[in-house]
Amino acid sequence: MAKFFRAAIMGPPGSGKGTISKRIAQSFGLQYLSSGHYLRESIAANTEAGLLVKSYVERGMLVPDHVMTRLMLPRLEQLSGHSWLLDGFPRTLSQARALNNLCQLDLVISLNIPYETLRERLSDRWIHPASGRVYNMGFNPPRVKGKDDVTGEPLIQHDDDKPEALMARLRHYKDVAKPVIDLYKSQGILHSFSGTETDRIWPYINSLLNTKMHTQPSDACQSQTP
Ligand SMILES: Nc1nc2c(ncn2[C@@H]2O[C@H](COP(=O)(O)OP(=O)(O)O)[C@@H](O)[C@H]2O)c(=O)[nH]1
Ligand SMILES: Nc1ncnc2c1ncn2[C@@H]1O[C@H](COP(=O)(O)OP(=O)(O)O)[C@@H](O)[C@H]1O
Repeated sequence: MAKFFRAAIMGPPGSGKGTISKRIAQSFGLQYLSSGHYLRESIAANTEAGLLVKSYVERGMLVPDHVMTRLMLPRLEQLSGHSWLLDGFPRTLSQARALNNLCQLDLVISLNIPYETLRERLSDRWIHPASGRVYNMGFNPPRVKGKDDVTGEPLIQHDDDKPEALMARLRHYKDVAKPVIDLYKSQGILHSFSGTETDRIWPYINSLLNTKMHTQPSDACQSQTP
């Protein structure tokens, strides 16, 4: 039977989950699923569900667990025959349990980044909304200020990266992530990385994945739907 590898990346807003996930997906060929991306897609669709999601995201609050699991789990079921990397899900213990019922993760990466670093990065984060491409005016600036490298379209800042929402998001992250991190620690699959620079953390993550992906792949996830 073919073997697959399933990983998740956790960390507060601005810790570099998206940046590192992109490198992992490129280097190791995993399918990349970002909860933030799917939420923004749902907001942009302007449906009733999207408006509900927007009301939470705008206030820097977590979207309710049942909304998140309904958004993410069907996508994972469709990928049961693939290796994948989850960014931003699960964020709560309830989400982690729902995921566990579908699929056992092989590896969880947790990023510990000092608060001041997060604040500086997010105040400088600019996004191309249509593609989700992320820039930072110091770390990876666009070629032309304020414009996306590929399309030339204008870049924007997320409302939830603005200082009012940011403080609430960081405070909330710590409380909610602790039991999830403890769960994965108890399963022996948690790997934590600390630092202020993605480029210094990346070689360690790269070498961890090189080892794990070649020694610990698992069978396909079980679909829960009949
Ligand atoms: N200055 C600096 N910025 C970084 C570094 N790593 C990521 N960033 C930027 O910090 C912001 C947050 O990173 P992102 O990957 O979006 O974090 P996420 O919220 O955890 O997904 C983005 O603008 C990145 O381009 C780094 O090592 N140094
Ligand atoms: N798993 C999740 N559970 C609840 N809310 C979520 C989840 N993932 C994302 N969100 C919501 O979407 C917002 C943006 O998430 P994301 O793009 O992952 O950014 P960041 O890592 O910078 O917080 C979060 O602040 C939160 O409101």
